[in-house]
Amino acid sequence: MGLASNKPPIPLKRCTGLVLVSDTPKGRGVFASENIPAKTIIDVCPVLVLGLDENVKHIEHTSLWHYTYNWPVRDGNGNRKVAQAIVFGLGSMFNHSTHDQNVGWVRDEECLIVTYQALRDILEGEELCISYGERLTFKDADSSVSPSTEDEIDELNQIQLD
Ligand SMILES: C[S@@+](CC[C@H](N)C(=O)[O-])C[C@H]1O[C@@H](n2cnc3c(N)ncnc32)[C@H](O)[C@@H]1O
Repeated sequence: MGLASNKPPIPLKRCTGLVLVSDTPKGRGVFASENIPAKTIIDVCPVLVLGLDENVKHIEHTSLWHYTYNWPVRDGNGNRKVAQAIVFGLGSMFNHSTHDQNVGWVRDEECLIVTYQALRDILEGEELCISYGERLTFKDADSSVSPSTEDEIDELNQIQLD
């Protein structure tokens, strides 16, 4: 099959030994079904960058908003802005851990991909977790501190991955 593009192809990788587990305290999550050595590429995920308006007018009002990542873009005047992006593949399934992330992620703004890599050896049975950043807008299942009011819980049910 010929490659109908002048741009070099982007190698896609996903490591073996991953399972999706339902009904964890964080919802669905990605777990290791075998040991995964440090530095293993876990997944390479294509992204769809949303228009700045599109996000505010539409996506923020849907469940999809809980899955978007911040994505730096330039507006028509060349000013830096933060758009939102949908990350396909496992990028939308990794849960957050504040103290024990074992997967790091890097944006490639030109190729429109995010690459996930093991930060340390991950043992069979462990959940693969990334960092969403510091401004979590949902109740962290790992934390013992509970939000006090219903409004606070509503507010916390929204996340933005940084
Ligand atoms: C990108 S999705 C991750 C996959 C999600 N668990 C699912 O079932 O589709 C982000 C959502 O997962 C949940 N989540 C992720 N990390 C969490 C955590 N540390 N504590 C509680 N919920 C978490 C939150 O509901 C958050 O809005």
